[in-house]
Amino acid sequence: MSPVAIHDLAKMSASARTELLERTEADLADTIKKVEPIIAAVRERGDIALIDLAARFDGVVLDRESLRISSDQIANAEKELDPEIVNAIRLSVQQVTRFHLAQMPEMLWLSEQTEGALIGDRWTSIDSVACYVPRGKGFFPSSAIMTAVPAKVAGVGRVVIVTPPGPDGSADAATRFIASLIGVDEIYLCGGAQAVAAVAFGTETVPKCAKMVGPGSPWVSAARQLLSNRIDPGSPAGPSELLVYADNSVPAALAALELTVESEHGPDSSAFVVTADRALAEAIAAAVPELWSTMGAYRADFSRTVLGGQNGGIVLAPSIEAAFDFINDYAAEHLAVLSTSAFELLPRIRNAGEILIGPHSAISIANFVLGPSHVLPTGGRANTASPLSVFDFMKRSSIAYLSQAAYHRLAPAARIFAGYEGFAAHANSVSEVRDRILSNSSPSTGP
Ligand SMILES: NC(=O)c1ccc[n+]([C@@H]2O[C@H](COP(=O)([O-])OP(=O)(O)OC[C@H]3O[C@@H](n4cnc5c(N)ncnc54)[C@H](O)[C@@H]3O)[C@@H](O)[C@H]2O)c1
Ligand SMILES: N[C@H](CO)Cc1c[nH]c[nH+]1
Ligand SMILES: [Zn+2]
Repeated sequence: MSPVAIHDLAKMSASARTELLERTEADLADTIKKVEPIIAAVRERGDIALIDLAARFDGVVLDRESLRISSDQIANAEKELDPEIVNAIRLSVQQVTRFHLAQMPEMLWLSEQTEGALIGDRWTSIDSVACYVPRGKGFFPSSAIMTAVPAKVAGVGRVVIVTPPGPDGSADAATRFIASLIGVDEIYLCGGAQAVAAVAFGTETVPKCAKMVGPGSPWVSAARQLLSNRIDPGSPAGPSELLVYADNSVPAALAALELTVESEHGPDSSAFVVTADRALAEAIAAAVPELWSTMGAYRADFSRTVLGGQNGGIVLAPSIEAAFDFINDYAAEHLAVLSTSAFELLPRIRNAGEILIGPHSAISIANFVLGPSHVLPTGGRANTASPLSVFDFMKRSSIAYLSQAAYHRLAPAARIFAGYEGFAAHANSVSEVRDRILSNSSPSTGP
């Protein structure tokens, strides 16, 4: 038997199919219990708790001063890096900036939808945001780009990075270099639930922020859930997950290659190929073990766990329709469509954070350098949520200006509504009382 699981939908009960759609992050109840004391400690003891928790969970001795990365460590980070990663970072920052600049909405629009009434929207950026850059099972400088660049493009006044300290008691050099490149001068060394609590309450060193964005482990997700009344917790982005749709117009080896990509993050990730072709399913399963042998034991073990179990492998569908029903019910973070007719298949897809079409649209290019943020909704939330974008860092206000004539045309209906709902002050404000006040004052100005 192949060590890659083949889940045959035709032989599966409805409840087994539902279980296959479940993610590891679905139930955070236990983690929530464990993070409660962490949150309380940070709230009560601030920096001292962050220092204690860094020693306990990250094995690193920090002091108050080293909780914030020095400006020298940010400014000089490039010197610690090989030129090839420096160039890759520069390319990524350029692409991600360009994409998010193109995504920016018109900051103000007004239209005269009824004579004399100008109505529209105005966008303004949020004041402050904390970008969480994970560092547990690997480190993720790319996540610094994918969060802080759209924040900067959207015009957020204060963009800070929070990240667990590495074994050397610092943030990795690439994250520090990225900060210098995009103009972020605050990096704080705290991770997990304690980082969420730090930016939700503020400590002596870490500033309280209006919002937190970025991917993270269950510790981070649980704390965000618990503190959602203290800080806007942003869209949750938990363990990476991937669906690959494949048909026999592409080589099985290509589907196998892409399947392994997100399966290597950790045992809690999810990665499936969905296909309606049994021979292809078996060929893909057979091609994976050779790829494991190229990955190194640490990552290959994660991939084996994911692809051999309930959170990964091949989903064999009885028809193309059933394959896309599964894909839409799953609502994956990343979806790769490997088919020479990928564009024709696009209308069948409703739910996915990211849809990568055709054999050259590699998941890794999208993860690192393409332009859209790799921070995407996980846990099936792609059925209602969208990728992280400039819109996560801005909010809209409705704007309206009424001429005197437009006021008089609309006031009677407003007065009737107010009366029906029983709001006397609302009714007064659009009655002759207003006319009297205005007739005794100088005329208002306006466009
Ligand atoms: N969806 C996305 O856009 C996206 C992007 C990149 C990464 N990811 C995912 O983000 C996750 C990152 O997780 P990670 O673990 O690598 O890094 P992390 O930084 O989120 O978690 C590490 C931190 O967790 C805390 N921690 C560890 N053990 C603990 C314990 N026993 N009790 C309390 N706290 C503890 C520590 O503070 C540690 O610093 C992965 O699942 C990865 O797949 C998602
Ligand atoms: N796949 C992650 C988002 O789900 C992004 C990433 C960064 N590094 C490796 N992968
Ligand atoms: Zn990844």
